[in-house]
Amino acid sequence: MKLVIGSDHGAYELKEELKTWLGEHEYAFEDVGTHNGERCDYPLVAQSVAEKIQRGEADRGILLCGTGIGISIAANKFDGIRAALAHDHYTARMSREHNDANVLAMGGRVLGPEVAKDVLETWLSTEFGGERHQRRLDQIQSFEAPKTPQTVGS
Ligand SMILES: O=C(CO)[C@H](O)[C@H](O)[C@H](O)COP(=O)(O)O
Repeated sequence: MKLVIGSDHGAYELKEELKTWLGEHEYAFEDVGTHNGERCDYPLVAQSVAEKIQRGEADRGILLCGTGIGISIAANKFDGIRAALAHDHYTARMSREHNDANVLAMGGRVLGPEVAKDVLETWLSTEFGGERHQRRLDQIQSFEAPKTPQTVGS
């Protein structure tokens, strides 16, 4: 599984801690920034991660900001992105089992690093439950703008 991770300044330190954890557990990941603690804009970080997933350059994403709220709202504007804000073991597990979340959002000003690592480990290791949950995801996907079919020469 190829991961992409990004944060704003509000979770820069947490991102660095989670990168260390990912490396220790042999996950392949790409860091799209931010690369220091200076103030920056979380919507643009969400865009970088979401577009990498849309292009198939990553399977799943991890997005971090101060609360995890703004960056998850932004990521969910991109078709095919199911970003879940998780605070604990249960929400992390449910976001995979019921929602097949392909982006995990967390708040660097909300969670300590050990809880965040537990959330991440749970989210990475929990499978989607399928069945009735797939029907609900199909309903969510139906809210996305219809794609214009591409034809030769168009
Ligand atoms: O969720 C957020 C925004 O909705 C995040 O907490 C941001 O990290 C936060 O807004 C950044 O705020 P700052 O005052 O510019 O540090």
